[in-house]
Amino acid sequence: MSKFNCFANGVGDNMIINYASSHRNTQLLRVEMNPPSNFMPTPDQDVLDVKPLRTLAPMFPAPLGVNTFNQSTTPPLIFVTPAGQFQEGFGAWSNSAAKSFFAFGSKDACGGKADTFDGHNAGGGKVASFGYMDDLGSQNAAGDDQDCAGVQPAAHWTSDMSANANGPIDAIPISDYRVAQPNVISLDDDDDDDNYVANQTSASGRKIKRPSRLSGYNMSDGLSSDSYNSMTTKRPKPSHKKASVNNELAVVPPSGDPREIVEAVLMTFEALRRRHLQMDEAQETSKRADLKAGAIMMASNLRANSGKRIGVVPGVEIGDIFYFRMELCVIGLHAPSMAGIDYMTTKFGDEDDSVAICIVAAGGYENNDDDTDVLVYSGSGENLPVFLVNDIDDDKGPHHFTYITQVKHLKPLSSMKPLQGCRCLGVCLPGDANCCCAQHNGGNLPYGSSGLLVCRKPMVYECGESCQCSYNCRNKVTQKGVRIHFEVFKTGNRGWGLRSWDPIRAGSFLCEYVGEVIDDGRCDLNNHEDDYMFQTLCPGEKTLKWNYGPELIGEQSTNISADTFEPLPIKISAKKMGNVSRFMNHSCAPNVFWQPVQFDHEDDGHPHIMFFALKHIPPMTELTYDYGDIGTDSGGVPRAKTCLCGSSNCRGFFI
Ligand SMILES: C[S@@+](CC[C@H](N)C(=O)[O-])C[C@H]1O[C@@H](n2cnc3c(N)ncnc32)[C@H](O)[C@@H]1O
Repeated sequence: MSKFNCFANGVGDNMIINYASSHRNTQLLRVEMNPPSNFMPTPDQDVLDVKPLRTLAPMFPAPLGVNTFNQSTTPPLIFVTPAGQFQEGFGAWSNSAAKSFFAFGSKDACGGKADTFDGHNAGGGKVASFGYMDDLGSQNAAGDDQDCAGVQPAAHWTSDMSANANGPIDAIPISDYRVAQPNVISLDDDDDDDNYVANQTSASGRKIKRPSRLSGYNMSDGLSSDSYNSMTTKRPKPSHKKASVNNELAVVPPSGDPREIVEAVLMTFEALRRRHLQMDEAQETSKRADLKAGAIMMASNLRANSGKRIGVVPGVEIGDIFYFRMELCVIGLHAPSMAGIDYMTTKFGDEDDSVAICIVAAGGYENNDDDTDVLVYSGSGENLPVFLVNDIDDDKGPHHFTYITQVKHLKPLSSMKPLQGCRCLGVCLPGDANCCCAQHNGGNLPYGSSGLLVCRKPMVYECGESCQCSYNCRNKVTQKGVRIHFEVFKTGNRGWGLRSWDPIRAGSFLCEYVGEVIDDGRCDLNNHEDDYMFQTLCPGEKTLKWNYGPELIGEQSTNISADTFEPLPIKISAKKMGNVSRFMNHSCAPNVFWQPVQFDHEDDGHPHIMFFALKHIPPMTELTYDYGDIGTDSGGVPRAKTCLCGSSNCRGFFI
């Protein structure tokens, strides 16, 4: 009996392969499900003698807040095969070829060595067992499944099979191994000695506060509203909604057989998608016909297997192929349209805990065991490894620091009150005058439908905890964390630097500057002891003018100039603790800029400092931002370091 379904999606999100029940022997599937903090630190400081990987699979980082699994209207082939591993791209990066950076000594509880390619066993190699696969293959029970017996014509195609049709659940709750995970979630927010600022917990059985990105799911329903809400298309017209009560609009499955239902759902989805594509092409637009079709199917309740279950998904067979993530959604195979792990809550004794039920492995998280029978998966969300490469000299790595993923406030903020929340149901819609978050941003949502920042502003207000909108709201971008495969590399003359394996689109979110927030209101600008101090000093014009030129389209100019620029009181030191951002060097011709972003509190003097791409950035290009200009001292001497950025317009110094 298959206890969960697994798809490997390789080549930069371009391919999905199903591992589920691919063999006839009983097999243990091992899964490591990490919570979604950015980079997972491990305690060891191994700096590895690795070379940069030049064979990059072109991939735009998935914009956040929407399902951008594939931006093009011609989708990649997604197929289900028992074959196992993906062939190229990230999936092809062998464990031995390169090792991850992770590192920089956090005191985690696991004591594990970061000896894997992508952190699968950063928790000391512990993985969770979610169940055994079926001797007879995953589909053997499908036809007998009584839970699907209620399958009826279109209006009632959905079925709820939250119970396991194949007997008792043989699954291990996540809390059983969470103790070994370094970046786990906890309610404990205090400032103890632990190096992780990320919340932590133990496996004591204490109820775990889920990270917000996970809690966005509707856990009780296989096809949650979030799946629907993640679509960026307009909501289907009311006439579509009648489909569920008007079977003329849909293909009625000829019987209650789960296989026929799944096929009918997929056929209807595909027909709708083709038609939308046809209409889009006639209008020379390319508007994700798959998402439109999916939205209509969901709104019309034309779907199969709406309830979550552990094990067989009735009507789905090994060898089935899919071209779109939405197909997985509408047949109840994998509800989240973006996240890698679909999971449900189930009882373990008196406790509720999460169990992975379906995995779309994104390819960036290699099956470390190189074994098609075993999947060690750590890739739901942005728990990406960071690579460390030195092509230049014998330097084994940067000085020790503690890897953290959230800023650490040394003093309490003046207002920890959450921002006022919007009442948008589902997602915030552009142009909605009733959305207070849009109003807070000057009337428009700051991000486009693909998660790209529209223009630089004094402050961006994202939707936060007190908003009623869902996890997939487009106004939640930076808080979802990093989606880019970073590499820390040795530069020729500026120490270590940062670059990305992925091409990055202008306006994409890269990462947050995290470290210790120093709020003494004073900062000695002549004190260069802390090379890792971030301050909001006035950057050059290129950064200041990252705007669309409102005056060009008859709008009032919102440009900030060097004269009107006002620094914020926030200062962040990443000397002792930080993340990849601390490796971004200065350039007078930068390709990255910082942007203050608020989403969790009201203190505008202490926003999050988020980095965005100033322009399209090819893979392996050094990522740099403008540290800012503090001019000269009274004697005319630049109060700064000599700049070695090498750009033609180099100012010669930087802070
Ligand atoms: C935030 S750290 C950047 C990471 C640093 N390169 C490292 O090896 O850890 C800032 C320091 O990097 C070096 N640096 C950054 N940009 C530079 C530039 N344009 N020219 C010369 N040195 C630079 C300076 O030593 C600076 O104080």
